[in-house]
Amino acid sequence: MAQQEPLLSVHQLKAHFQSEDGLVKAVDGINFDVYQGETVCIVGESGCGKSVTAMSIMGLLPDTSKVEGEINLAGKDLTKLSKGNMRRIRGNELSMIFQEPMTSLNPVMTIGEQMTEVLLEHQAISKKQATKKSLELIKMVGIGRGEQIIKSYPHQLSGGMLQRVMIAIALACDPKMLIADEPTTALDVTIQAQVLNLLQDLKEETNMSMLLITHDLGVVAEVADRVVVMYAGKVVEQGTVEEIFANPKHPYTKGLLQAKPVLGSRKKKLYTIPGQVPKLVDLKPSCYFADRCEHCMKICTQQTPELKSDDSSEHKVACWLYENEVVHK
Ligand SMILES: Nc1ncnc2c1ncn2[C@@H]1O[C@H](COP(=O)(O)OP(=O)(O)OP(=O)(O)O)[C@@H](O)[C@H]1O
Repeated sequence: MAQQEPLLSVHQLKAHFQSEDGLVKAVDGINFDVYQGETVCIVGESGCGKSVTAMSIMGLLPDTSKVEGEINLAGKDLTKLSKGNMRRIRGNELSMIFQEPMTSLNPVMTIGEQMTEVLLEHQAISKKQATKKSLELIKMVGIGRGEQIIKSYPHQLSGGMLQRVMIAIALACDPKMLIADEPTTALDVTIQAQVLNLLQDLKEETNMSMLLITHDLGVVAEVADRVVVMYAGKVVEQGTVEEIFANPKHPYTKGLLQAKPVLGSRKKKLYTIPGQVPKLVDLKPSCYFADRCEHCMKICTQQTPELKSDDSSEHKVACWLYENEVVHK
């Protein structure tokens, strides 16, 4: 995979918000790539900047935000596009599904009306063709009685069905890249697995790429090709799913993996990483994980480590423990 050009390349992305407390650096200079046909998972605790990263890529952050850096999708820098061009890209090359399907659907329109509306906005097809395609899409996401579903209003369907409808809408225009922000968190556990399997199957059928945001490492282990670990607006580690699970380097990644429940450990108290994610305002140069890290050294409280690899591999970590020049104490 490494030889080809990435489909999505995020370079030095920053997304900052002005708040009453000061400048919130929700995303602060992150880099990662997603190749054709691959699933990249962004993981990290609540508030570390995962959703803001997704919304920056979609061009859906509020005007009060300041976005810098490059977001290249199939050779186009999305940060340079006009709102109109960005809307077109969102209907064709790039799609997103959200945690709460109900909030993304219009409660007073039927599923069919909403699907045909999306199709007619982005494709040069007739209303009849759009209705036919809606039905095909509903069947593709495995909701049996398509004819009945497209006549339904959102409140008449279960959470799992609604998320399938959202997936169908997201795939309506054959996107190259699908962003899914915690797509299964609001669903029952059994339905979660079905929706994830569906996403994986559709991804393989269409060879699209997927950027999946989750705090659930079980999900990551199931679906990811590569993993990006975020902490306090920065990427602290990234690598293949095998590297991250078998050889995690950053103490934060190790903590996340330790916090994951494993079968047979029911009697043991579940490990949690002590402390909290810092407020993303007025952070001084340092490793932002320093005050929660059992390996904290003096330099960790003084300088921010860069994301790098100690060999030529793509497994990268931002941690002073792996800097050769640091004298370990
Ligand atoms: N519109 C906004 N204005 C100001 N601050 C914001 C805005 N949107 C997000 N933030 C802040 O940016 C930080 C990152 O938020 P984000 O939603 O990306 O976190 P997350 O990792 O997705 O968390 P979660 O898993 O809870 O969704 C948070 O501190 C949040 O309060």
